[in-house]
This record gives sequence, C-alpha cells and structure tokens, in this order.
Amino acid sequence: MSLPVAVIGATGRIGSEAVKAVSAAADLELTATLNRNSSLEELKGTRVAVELTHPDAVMANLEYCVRNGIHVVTGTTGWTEERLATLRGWLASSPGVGVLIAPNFSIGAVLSMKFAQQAAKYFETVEVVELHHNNKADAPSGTAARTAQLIAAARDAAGLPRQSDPTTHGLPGARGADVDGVPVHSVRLRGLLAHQEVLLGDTGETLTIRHDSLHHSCFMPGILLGVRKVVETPGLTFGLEHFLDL
Ligand SMILES: NC(=O)C1=CN([C@@H]2O[C@H](COP(=O)(O)OP(=O)(O)OC[C@H]3O[C@@H](n4cnc5c(N)ncnc54)[C@H](OP(=O)(O)O)[C@@H]3O)[C@@H](O)[C@H]2O)C=CC1
Ligand SMILES: O=C(O)C1=N[C@H](C(=O)O)C[C@H](O)C1
Repeated sequence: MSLPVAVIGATGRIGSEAVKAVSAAADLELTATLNRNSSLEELKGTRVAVELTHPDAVMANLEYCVRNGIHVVTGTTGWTEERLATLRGWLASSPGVGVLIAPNFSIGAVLSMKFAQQAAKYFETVEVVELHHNNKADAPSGTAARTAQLIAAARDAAGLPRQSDPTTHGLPGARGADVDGVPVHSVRLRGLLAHQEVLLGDTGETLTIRHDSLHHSCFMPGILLGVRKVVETPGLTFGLEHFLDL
C-alpha cells in the first residue's frame, strides 16, 4: 500500500520539484498540493506533509500537522531555539508523530557540513561564505547557520578558544554575521541557486570545503528518504544526517 504524502508550498521553487518527485515514487501517493491560499483542511487523509514554504508560514503549518497526527518533513528555514522549543511542546502532546527538520536535503551539502565539523579542530581560523539566488528571504542560510554551529561545537569540544578578530576599523557587516563565534558571509546573486564555502586557515595552509547545488533536483533524494523514515521516527529529528549512514 502506498504512503499518502502532501506537499505544502507546492508552487515554489523546491516545492514544485517535490511534487514531481513524490508523484514519480511508486511507493508514495500524492494526496494534496497546497500553496499560500490553500486550507490546511486539504491535508485530510495525508500521513506525511512535505513542508517547503517560508519562515513566516512554517510554524502554523507544523502546529496543524502535529496536532492532527500528520508526520512532517520540512526544509523551511528560520529555526531558532525558541521555535524548536515550541515545536517540542506540540510533539510532547502527540507522541506518535515524527518531524524531520533538514537545513539541507542535498547529500553533498550534508557531507560538506560533516567534513567541516571534522576539520574544525585542526585550524585556528574558520569562516563560512554562503551564496544564494537573489529571492531568498533569510540570511544567513539555514545550512550556513547549522554549519557554523557544528564548527563552533567541534572547536569547543576540542578546547579551542573563540577566534579573535583584530578589526578595529570597519563598516557594519563587513565581517559578516557572528554565529556562535564563526563569521558567516551571505551573498545574494541572480543566476545562483545554493552554494557554500567553508574556509579554514592555519599557519602556511588553507582548506576550502565547497558545495554547489546546481538544480533543485539535488534535494529530492533527501526529501524522499526523509518521508520514508519519518513515519517510523517519532519526535523531532534535526538534520538529514540522522537518517544517513555517515
Ligand atoms: N532544506 C533544503 O534543502 C532546502 C530548503 N529550502 C527552503 O525552502 C523554503 C522555500 O524555498 P523556495 O521554494 O525557494 O521558496 P518559494 O518562494 O519559491 O516558494 C514558497 C512556497 O511557499 C508558499 N508560501 C509562501 N508564503 C506562504 C505562507 N505565508 N503561507 C503558506 N504558503 C506560503 C508559496 O505559495 P505561493 O506560490 O502561493 O506564494 C510557495 O508555494 C525556504 O525557506 C528555503 O530556504 C529551499 C531549498 C532547499
Ligand atoms: O533558499 C534556498 O534556496 C535554500 N535554502 C536552504 C538554506 O537556507 O540553507 C537550503 C539550500 O541552501 C537552498
């Protein structure tokens, strides 16, 4: 029997690709496609909602799904500790429901985050540069924020001090956003999709870990994996790496 799956944000750049991917999967049945004007009542009969909308919309969508026993796979950005705590509260009242939040569904991007995490303790300095299309609502990207958090945690665990910044003269923003002590720089450019470089430097050498998403199809294997796994994984899973054998 196929698994009933809906896509919320089905008219969007990634959502429209997800509609095609779910439709093409023999073990999944596309039951509903929702956009900004849809009623969440259309999710009736759905077991997994793929949620790909906007930081302003994601919380209401997740609250409805969790309260109605619908598992969720979301890639929407804008997560804060406060939002995660609210979501955990809803999940505590619906213990059988699973939610996967994936800052990035692309396998290459997940690997690049892992590699950055592994390299972090060997370099005194590290900065993240993310580059995206010019219609993106959030900065830094969810992937860059997560990458910086993972790097910072790895540095802390290894006993490395916070990086010092010698800048005494500069314009606001010139050194990027500070994510747990890691500078993150955001570029928005027509023609790009999603790209990231982690730059690590120490005496006499640098290491650059770069990932490029060239088409939204790169996110689909991760979304489909998430849909199949989330039904058997109650509670909150943060990061696709937990569903991969890394
Ligand atoms: N985790 C990952 O791997 C990836 C995550 N993303 C994230 O996914 C999200 C969507 O990205 P993208 O597809 O580029 O965005 P788009 O703007 O192209 O699409 C957004 C979709 O969400 C709907 N939407 C927007 N606002 C609302 C709202 N207030 N209520 C309900 N629905 C709404 C839109 O409907 P309508 O057409 O009616 O406006 C549209 O279907 C972003 O947060 C992005 O960062 C993107 C790519 C990969
Ligand atoms: O908005 C996008 O396009 C993307 N958003 C996600 C993010 O913020 O990290 C994932 C990927 O970078 C594409």
